[in-house]
Amino acid sequence: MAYECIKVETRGGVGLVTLDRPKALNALNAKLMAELLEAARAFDADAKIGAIVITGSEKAFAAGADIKEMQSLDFVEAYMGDFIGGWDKVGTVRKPMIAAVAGYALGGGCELAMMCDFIIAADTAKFGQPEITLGTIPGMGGTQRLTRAVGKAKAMDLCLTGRMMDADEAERSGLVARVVPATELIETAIKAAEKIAGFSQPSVIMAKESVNRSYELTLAEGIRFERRLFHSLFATEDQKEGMAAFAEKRQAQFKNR
Ligand SMILES: CC(C)(O)CC(=O)SCCNC(=O)CCNC(=O)[C@H](O)C(C)(C)COP(=O)(O)OP(=O)(O)OC[C@H]1O[C@@H](n2cnc3c(N)ncnc32)[C@H](O)[C@@H]1OP(=O)(O)O
Repeated sequence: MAYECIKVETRGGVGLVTLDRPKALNALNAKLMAELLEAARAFDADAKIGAIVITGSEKAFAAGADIKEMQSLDFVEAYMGDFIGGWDKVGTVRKPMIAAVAGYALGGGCELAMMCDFIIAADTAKFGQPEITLGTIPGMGGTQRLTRAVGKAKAMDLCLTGRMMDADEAERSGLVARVVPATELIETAIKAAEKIAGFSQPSVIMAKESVNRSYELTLAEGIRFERRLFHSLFATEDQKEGMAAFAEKRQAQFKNR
């Protein structure tokens, strides 16, 4: 499949998508987001792929939605055309997605990174929701996901002042899982994705689903949901294999069954 705004490759059991609009610092537009969704869905449907990494360039993961393309929209066009309405479907991919972020992850770029299951950041990464400086607000989940990730105080600070935070502050705040030197970013993200891809896919997907449910359910409902999934995994061959391998002191050979 030929793409214009992204590059797609596989590394073993890992699907790697690189955003590729360098002249616009990977600013997000309808074409790029449609391509990204198509590539992510193709990996999701590919039994050989166990995890997905989304990355950008050294200078920018993505500097937000394309301001030049949206600046002339009026309300009726934005509302009736459901502008950016489908962009958060990236968050519906079932296999784990890691955002490997170097440079700017601003506006929609930060929101895209937050749609992934976790973020590994280069020490050069800068995160922010600068929409307020453009006379608007985040529209791809920034006020919601950022608040859940870093808490109200820091989310308000970032959304109301439009300031950026660096990788260390992002890690301290809970937005980022790990910070690594920029030269090690892709290798680290691929390694983490390979590790995930080596586990049993049903348990990986259930673990992701269960963590995500914690955003929507009460604690009691969430624990009940988790327990049902946990019980259901005893019906898989991979649970038998994983536990037998532990008892026999050998590496498990999962079949995703
Ligand atoms: C999704 C929603 C709903 O949440 C909305 C949004 O995402 S709104 C967008 C939020 N993002 C921003 O406001 C960031 C805008 N960009 C910048 O502030 C700066 O470009 C920078 C701080 C990221 C980098 O600055 P600098 O190193 O000085 O590079 P520039 O010369 O500014 O940029 C290079 C080149 O890229 C173009 N560019 C950058 N960001 C965008 C963008 N979001 N949309 C469109 N184009 C963008 C920039 O215009 C330059 O291009 P040329 O003018 O040289 O052709």
